[in-house]
Amino acid sequence: MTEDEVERVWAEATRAVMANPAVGPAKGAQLALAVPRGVGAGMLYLAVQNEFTLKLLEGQLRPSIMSAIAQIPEAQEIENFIVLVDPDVQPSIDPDPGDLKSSPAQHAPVHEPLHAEAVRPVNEPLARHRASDEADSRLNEKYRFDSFVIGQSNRFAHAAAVAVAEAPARAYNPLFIYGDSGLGKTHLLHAIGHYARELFSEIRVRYVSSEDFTNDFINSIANNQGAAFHTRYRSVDLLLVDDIQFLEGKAETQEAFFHTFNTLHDHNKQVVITSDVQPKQLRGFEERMLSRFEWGLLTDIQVPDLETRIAILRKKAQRESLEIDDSILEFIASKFTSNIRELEGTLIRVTAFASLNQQRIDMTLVQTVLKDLITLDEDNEVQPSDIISRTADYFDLSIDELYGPSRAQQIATARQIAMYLCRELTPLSLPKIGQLFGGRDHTTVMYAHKKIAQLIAERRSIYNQVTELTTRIKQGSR
Ligand SMILES: Nc1ncnc2c1ncn2[C@@H]1O[C@H](COP(=O)(O)OP(=O)(O)OP(=O)(O)O)[C@@H](O)[C@H]1O
Repeated sequence: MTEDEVERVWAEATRAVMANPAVGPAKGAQLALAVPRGVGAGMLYLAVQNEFTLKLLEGQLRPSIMSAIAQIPEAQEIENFIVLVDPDVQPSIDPDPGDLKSSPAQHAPVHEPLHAEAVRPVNEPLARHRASDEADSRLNEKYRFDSFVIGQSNRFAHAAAVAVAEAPARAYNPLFIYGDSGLGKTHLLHAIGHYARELFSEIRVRYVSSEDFTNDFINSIANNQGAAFHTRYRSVDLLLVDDIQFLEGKAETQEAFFHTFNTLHDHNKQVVITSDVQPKQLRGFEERMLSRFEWGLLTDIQVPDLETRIAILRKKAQRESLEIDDSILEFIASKFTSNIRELEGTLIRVTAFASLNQQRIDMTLVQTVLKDLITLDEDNEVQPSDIISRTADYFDLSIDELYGPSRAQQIATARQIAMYLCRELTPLSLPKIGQLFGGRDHTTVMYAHKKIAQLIAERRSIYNQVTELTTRIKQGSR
């Protein structure tokens, strides 16, 4: 829609809402303070001067506004609207409802064209509402730049991530980070979010795994809440999308993501995407989407060299106040070469074993622990189905019992151990593991992982069970 068309549509919608006796002159006057900024991907963008007007339009007046828009034939493409706060906005309509006889559009001043937003400094974000809502951003506290070790394998990705956080939508947009499982992509995504929030207190950030995006999209359709879904993802300044490869073959979710991406990109909002492969190698994606992924900057993360692995372990040991000799960290780092999650997991097991046995961590102890941990080469992946069948077998349960809803202590613990092992031994994401266990939520898997990691350090029986099971599973995979 052209700017003029958008203004005409908004003027007409405003008149219709103000003529509605249920709205009343006071609210009508507030509505008249909104200025249309443009339409993109089905979304009408309105700017208002303050939070109060924003809340009124997005809250009480939303149904009347939507139904007024729905009555306007030229407004067919508008599916929803977002209100942004811009203190400099010049209301185009005389707020006095008595003035309704003249068309608001007639005395509308010339507005900033939609693309003018592109030059707005990012530290003056347009949208200020809900900016401080930390939970909304879904960032993990642990993953920050200061806990990320820079090495040859990730130097470029790290630099690009910092650049994007310091100048969202001005450095590289989108930033596409790819690499094998467990090499730090998720860590970098969260770190970008945290750092950007530190630099720009008003910035709205949202982290989402592509599986959560898919589930959210499906639920929004099932519950008739498409508009809320669009608003949720299209009203952020920085969208961090993890593991995009999981959108493979999901045509409708891809379409929704495509529109989200376009809206954000068109409005100069930053998108960062991670994947296990580069765009060209993503299967089951439309070409138009793959080419967009390449618009900005592509960067990979590679397997870290020995020095970086040692530095990662050292940092982790410091953070957890573990007293471990450098020579031991070097030894562990030399045994686990390809996945940092596995490397960290080993350190946790070593410290758990030491604390359970009240021993100092020395080389003999480390060797005892490591002899139970068989490393597999690339061709011998652990299959989640093996983890499940072997865990069921080990605890003398049927597979159905392990999947099922029973909360009996023994079954629940066995299930949590199986979830823990899926997370530790396979590249599956939390939502994927949740799906595998009868459609459970990813937070259940997260809880299971955390709980078992804790129990390993506290209870010898759990430590032994997890270690024995790991050995059996890995032996089976060779
Ligand atoms: N350079 C690094 N410095 C410190 N910790 C790191 C580094 N790289 C990875 N890690 C740690 O390794 C673990 C796995 O990293 P992360 O989850 O980010 O990997 P990923 O590449 O996103 O894996 P996946 O594709 O399986 O989701 C995390 O605990 C993370 O903090």
